[in-house]
Amino acid sequence: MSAVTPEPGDVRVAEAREPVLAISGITKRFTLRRRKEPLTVLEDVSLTVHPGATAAIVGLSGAGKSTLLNILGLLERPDAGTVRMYGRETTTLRERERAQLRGETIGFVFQQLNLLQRRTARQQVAAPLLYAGGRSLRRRYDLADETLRRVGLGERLHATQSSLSGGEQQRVAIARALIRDPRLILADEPTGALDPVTAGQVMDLLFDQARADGRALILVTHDHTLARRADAVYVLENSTLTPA
Ligand SMILES: Nc1ncnc2c1ncn2[C@@H]1O[C@H](COP(=O)(O)OP(=O)(O)OP(=O)(O)O)[C@@H](O)[C@H]1O
Repeated sequence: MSAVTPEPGDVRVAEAREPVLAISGITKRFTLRRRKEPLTVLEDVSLTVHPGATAAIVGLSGAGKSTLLNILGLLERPDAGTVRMYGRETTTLRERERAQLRGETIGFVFQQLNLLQRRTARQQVAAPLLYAGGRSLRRRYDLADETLRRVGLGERLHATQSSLSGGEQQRVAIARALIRDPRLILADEPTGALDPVTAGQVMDLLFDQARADGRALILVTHDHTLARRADAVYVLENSTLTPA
């Protein structure tokens, strides 16, 4: 147990010595209408990711990867087990505290990009800063522009969602995940829509971000070549997670 019990805003206090994320004994079941027995998607799953580390999770379609990522990202609660972020148990926190911790600590790149139709790239990427508070619109847009340049979209700041290619949309989603400078990046098939060269560049960016300053990246992918770039690779199969 950590000597310091940080408040949601104080995770940096424990950062130096605690794993960024440590889950233990995670079980998740879904009750399905047409089945008497619940569907067990995760059974006694454990995973620890230390500062500066990257981990990849591979598994067949339907194995439970997105469910696991949602639990790691404090979007879903497990039925059993603990999810510790910098030593702090999160499953028992109130929804509001979980949302605050999530916003301050985690950058998500979802499989469905969840971009807003009529917004420009700049507006999409600046959106998470609105919830963070304390910055003028001008400053939020400056940061958004800077982040879009990092993902190679400096020429597309004012393009709306529908005028961007699939790969460009994916890079907007990545810029949006990075803009709050998250200490943990959770990425679900982040390069699915990209050509190999752009995919390589985008992954360099995510890995560089993760390895800098004791941050971390957890990547879900079908792509074993991409997975091998991570420090550790895990396979999710038959509801359990094992090192590859
Ligand atoms: N909210 C839910 N209610 C009921 N069943 C669910 C729910 N979410 C996921 N499932 C089921 O849990 C299993 C795992 O789903 P999940 O999306 O986590 O798999 P996945 O490994 O991410 O798949 P893919 O690679 O195809 O995205 C599937 O059988 C899915 O139908």
